[in-house]
Amino acid sequence: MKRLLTYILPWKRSYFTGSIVVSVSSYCENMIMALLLGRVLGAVATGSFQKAKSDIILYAVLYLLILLIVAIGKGISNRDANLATKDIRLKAFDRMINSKLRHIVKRHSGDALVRLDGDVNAASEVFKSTVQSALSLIFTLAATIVTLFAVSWISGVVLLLFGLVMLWINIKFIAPARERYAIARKHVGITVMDMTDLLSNAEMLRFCGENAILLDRYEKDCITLQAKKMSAVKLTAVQNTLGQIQASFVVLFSIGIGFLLWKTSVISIEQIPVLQNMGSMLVNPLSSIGFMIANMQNNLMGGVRVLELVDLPGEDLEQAQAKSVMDIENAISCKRLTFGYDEKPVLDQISFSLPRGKMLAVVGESGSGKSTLLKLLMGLYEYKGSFTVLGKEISSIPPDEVRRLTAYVPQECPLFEGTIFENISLGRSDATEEEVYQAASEAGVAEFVKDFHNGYHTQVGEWGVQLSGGQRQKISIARALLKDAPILLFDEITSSIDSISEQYIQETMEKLRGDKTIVVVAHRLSTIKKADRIIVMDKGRLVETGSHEELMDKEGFYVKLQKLQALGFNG
Ligand SMILES: Nc1ncnc2c1ncn2[C@@H]1O[C@H](COP(=O)(O)OP(=O)(O)OP(=O)(O)O)[C@@H](O)[C@H]1O
Repeated sequence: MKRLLTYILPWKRSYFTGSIVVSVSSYCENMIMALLLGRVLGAVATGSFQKAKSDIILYAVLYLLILLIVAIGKGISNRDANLATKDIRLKAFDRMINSKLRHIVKRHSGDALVRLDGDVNAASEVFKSTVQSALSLIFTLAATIVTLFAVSWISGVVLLLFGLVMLWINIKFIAPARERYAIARKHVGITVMDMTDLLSNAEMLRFCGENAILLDRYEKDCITLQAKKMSAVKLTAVQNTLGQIQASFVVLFSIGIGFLLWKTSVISIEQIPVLQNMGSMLVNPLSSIGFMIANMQNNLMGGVRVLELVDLPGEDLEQAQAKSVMDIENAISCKRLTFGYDEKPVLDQISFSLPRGKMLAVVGESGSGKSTLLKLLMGLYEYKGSFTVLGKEISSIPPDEVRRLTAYVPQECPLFEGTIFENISLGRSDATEEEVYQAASEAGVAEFVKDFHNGYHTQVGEWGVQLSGGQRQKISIARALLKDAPILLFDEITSSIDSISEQYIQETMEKLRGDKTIVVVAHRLSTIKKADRIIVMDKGRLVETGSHEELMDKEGFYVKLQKLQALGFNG
């Protein structure tokens, strides 16, 4: 609660003023009705109808004025609550984008969606309703107790005792309500996770004929979620019904006390409606405290889940200056590089170097750690040992800078919703049209774009689904070329490309070599024969290194891979 409230601090004055105005005005709204009823009763008892008429007009005007004040107060505090919610949402999203990758990849996108949407909205309710309800409760109880005792100490004591009994009954609901809401919230997360799996893999699921099974799983999720929500709702319904019985009972009870006190001349007849109203205003909040706390805990639980995102450790943008230049000859160099996503090592004591302007090919069986090596080169994960790029230790270079030094084309090339032009120029908003067309031409994009009716302004669709795998790959290559980074990282980029385009891209790489340092992960060994250096990986270890000819002479692992590929085994 304390952490969440720090988000409202920038607007604390207007927010708390608005909330206090709402609490006080709501109390006055109730009081006005009670006072009016008392005045009318008194006027009727004395036969003064003219007085009753003018009282009704006066109180109606006052009532409308107070309604207006409540609306203004609510408007102000809700505006501030929305601003605070926007800040939390942005902060949580910023963490998702800028936190250390190892914390992000572990999370399911569905879980992140629920936290960024439903949980943020629940946290928002803390500002919109919890704080206001608590302020209202405190003010109403204090003012009501004072008024009750002012009317008569007997009525004060009796109704206060009655209210405390109601409070005791309602407190019994807090723990089970909290538990049931927490379970329901957890199940919302599970349901959304399964839903995102279903939607993001829609095409693949149809190929596998698995959609019926997954739809069945989703249906079970929905049934469980419904049951869990119903369990919480049932408890709330019991609590609400009990509250309504209590509310009706307190009306009768306080009128009865009022009547007895009037009969014994302790109070006037005009004070009976005030007493009845005060009774309700004392007992009703006390009997709804249980529900209010359960609701508050439900909202706070959302807040806790959002703050878990907000607290994710970020990449150290303010790292110390990159360690001084140790090795200006080599573009890339690593010594005893060791890394694991968890305890299991994925890269084990790797050592190699690559001079500037040269091309390195990384080959090895599937899962041997090739892509992981590229990810470390982009500074995405922490590692042990030494890994330098252009002479600087990667772990000591600010993440933004290390990513400026490298341009990466991944195996899977999802694009962003937008046009082909926008997808190529992503990250280079300053690029001229000529530069974009030049990169597109070098990557082979121009050759297929000319067949599109809207050319470079063709929409690619969500994740680029309206393009073929090869077309997406070429657009990603164009984006990397446009970035004009000194080091280019290509992860199996020719996997979806036809042999003519592959030849074209090979020629582009040949032209870039010398000016750029290039690292290529390749399964098809025929594509890397011209690489200046080849490293061969096996189960996270570097087992061989050399040029194609040197490795062929060794008759080792590389030759074994070549033979397996000749027999038709790939990767
Ligand atoms: N985000 C991750 N979390 C945990 N383990 C991972 C993660 N990414 C990869 N791995 C594991 O690390 C190992 C190396 O994966 P990597 O993707 O680097 O292999 P690769 O040689 O590039 O494989 P391929 O040729 O199939 O692309 C594999 O065992 C893989 O299961």
